[in-house]
Amino acid sequence: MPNSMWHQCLEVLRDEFPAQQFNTWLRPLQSDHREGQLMLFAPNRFVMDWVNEKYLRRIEEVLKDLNGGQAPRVNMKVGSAPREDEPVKRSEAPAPVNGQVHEEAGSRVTEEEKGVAATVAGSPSVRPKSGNERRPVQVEGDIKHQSFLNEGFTFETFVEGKSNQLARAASMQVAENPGGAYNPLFLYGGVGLGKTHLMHAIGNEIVRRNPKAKVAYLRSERFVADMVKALQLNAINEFKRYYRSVDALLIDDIQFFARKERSQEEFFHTFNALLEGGQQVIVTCDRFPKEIVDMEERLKSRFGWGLTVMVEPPELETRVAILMKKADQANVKLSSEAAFFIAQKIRSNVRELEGALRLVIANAHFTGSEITPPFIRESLKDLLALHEKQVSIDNIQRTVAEYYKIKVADLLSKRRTRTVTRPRQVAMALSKELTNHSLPEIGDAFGGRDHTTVLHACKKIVELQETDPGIREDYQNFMRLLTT
Ligand SMILES: Nc1ncnc2c1ncn2[C@@H]1O[C@H](COP(=O)(O)OP(=O)(O)OP(=O)(O)O)[C@@H](O)[C@H]1O
Repeated sequence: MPNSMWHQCLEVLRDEFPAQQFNTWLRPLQSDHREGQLMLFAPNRFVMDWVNEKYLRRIEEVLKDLNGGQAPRVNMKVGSAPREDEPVKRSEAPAPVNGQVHEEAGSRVTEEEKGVAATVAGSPSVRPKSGNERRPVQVEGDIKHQSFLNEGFTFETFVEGKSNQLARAASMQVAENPGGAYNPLFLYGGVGLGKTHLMHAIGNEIVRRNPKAKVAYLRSERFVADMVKALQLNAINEFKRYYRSVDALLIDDIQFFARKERSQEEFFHTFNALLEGGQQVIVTCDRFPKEIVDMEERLKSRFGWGLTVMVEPPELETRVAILMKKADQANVKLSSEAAFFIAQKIRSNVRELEGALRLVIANAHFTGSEITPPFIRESLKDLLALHEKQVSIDNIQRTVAEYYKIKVADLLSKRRTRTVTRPRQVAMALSKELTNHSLPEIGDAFGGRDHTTVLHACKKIVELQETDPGIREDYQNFMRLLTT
């Protein structure tokens, strides 16, 4: 049974389980096939036990089907599959321990990294050297001990729903046991869905439990900017020492590391040093690790060593609960009818939902009115008109995914199964027809695809509308849903 059978098995399982479950438990498994036995490697004990308990029977059934009815022997262990085909690279040597200098050959600061250093606002976090004297890196602003953790972002203020249940549970466990089983914790999902909130909640909880804990939170651009400055000022050792001395390192929006080679290199070593030291690493990103473009493979695979959890867009009930909570925090009485009304209108993400509520509350204060659906409609008139008028690629992707009962992430992924490719082509064709975006822009918005793929999709959908009444009906439905 070749290793490719495991990949076929994964394809089958991917269609059977919700994306979040699949990405959390099954996708990180690596396989190795020897002498009629399939060895599955899990990134940690927790994942191994969970898979053993919940999925192993199904895995064996699928493999049996794929293997002509013959049941294979499947074993599991913690670790990663041996890679016979590739010699160990120098850059994959064990990481240095805390504070030690480990310069890597060939890791240059790119022009983009310099650009980030120049544009990240705020106080300089590395002080210049005076004469020959070496100054320590002055950690000011957001990388100072706990300083930039938003105290309002806690577990108490985070509303739990189906869409974020797993992410919240995993975050809570990390907060209770930093550096323990889930290291690193990789939280991913679309914009404004609560990843940063959860990350801060973990940091706040770690500090609440242990006030001496050193927690560093920063957006990835800040890491890049600090590193470039440290390099320019010959203070890279202090930079390394600082980041390797924290109890928990929280890096937000890691996708901004793309194309910043030197930063990736530096982060990779920091990351390894922290994991080895039993210190916690938490990372957020707008997509699944494997789907980050222009990011080193070894870094992406490291991200998968701990626990990878998706935060999904909240469903209606959760949106209502969030609105009620936010209104409560603002000491405003919001009827459930009013909350439902807003939640039905604003579906994009929690940040927009909050913005709409703020607007309604401000208007109510200003006019002394009660918050009723007609009042909300009037207050949000401009916002809703904009929403209705603007057909964005984002909106098309959400509508198409919802219609075909798949995830937006599937549309953006590299999956090629029919259940995903056809909706993806439909969504691409709609994007061409209903927005002003160019083919390359549309390709980009669908997980970095080439413009020829978009062109092919558009042609295919025109063709299918002639020959397939089902597709024709779907397409007409979408046009109605998106434009009226
Ligand atoms: N489940 C939730 N309960 C309460 N508030 C939430 C929830 N989810 C998101 N929010 C709020 O929505 C806003 C946006 O969330 P956040 O900044 O964490 O999003 P994000 O996923 O990190 O987005 P981005 O990728 O743009 O950084 C915040 O004010 C946050 O408090």
